[in-house]
Amino acid sequence: MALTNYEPRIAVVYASVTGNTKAVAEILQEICAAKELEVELWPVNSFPLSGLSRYDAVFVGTYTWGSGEIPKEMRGLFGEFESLERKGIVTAVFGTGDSFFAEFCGAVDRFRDMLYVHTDLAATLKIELAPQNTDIARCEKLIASVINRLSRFSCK
Ligand SMILES: Cc1cc2nc3c(=O)[nH]c(=O)nc-3n(C[C@H](O)[C@H](O)[C@H](O)COP(=O)(O)O)c2cc1C
Repeated sequence: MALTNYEPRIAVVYASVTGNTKAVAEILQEICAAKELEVELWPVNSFPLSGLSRYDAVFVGTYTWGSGEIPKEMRGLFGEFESLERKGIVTAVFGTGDSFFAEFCGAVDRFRDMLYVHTDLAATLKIELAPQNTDIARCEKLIASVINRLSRFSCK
């Protein structure tokens, strides 16, 4: 991998009530582990918000609530990203939702718009409810996008 001698600090921070988004977060961690890339897995309620800027890359995982809304427990993380003073963190946002609702994965869209402004947003991923085998390749692509951004950063 192009990241030789460079050990980026990476976190997956997610919210999940019924387990779908957590399952995606775990898939991301497993894929990273297979690439010998260490990733911290954090339920958002345990994540130390004040340490956010110490990460090189953060995968944000969210389900969608209400009518396309961000879950309440994700608001603190949202605000912390908004208050970052430099655009240095590479991010990706993923989520699970139900296409029965008018705003499918609306929380992913809301994070995407904010992360695009306040971070180096690499990619987004929306998954219908529980992840299927076909979603694994999509998770791999999400990770590849982040690694690609980090590689460019490490070469500067
Ligand atoms: C009250 C309620 C409102 C929801 N609103 C939306 C919505 O607006 N858009 C969407 O895509 N999914 C919506 N969902 C579906 C959840 O986001 C979806 O089931 C998700 O996979 C749950 O993630 P979790 O298993 O990680 O908790 C809603 C679910 C509930 C119960």
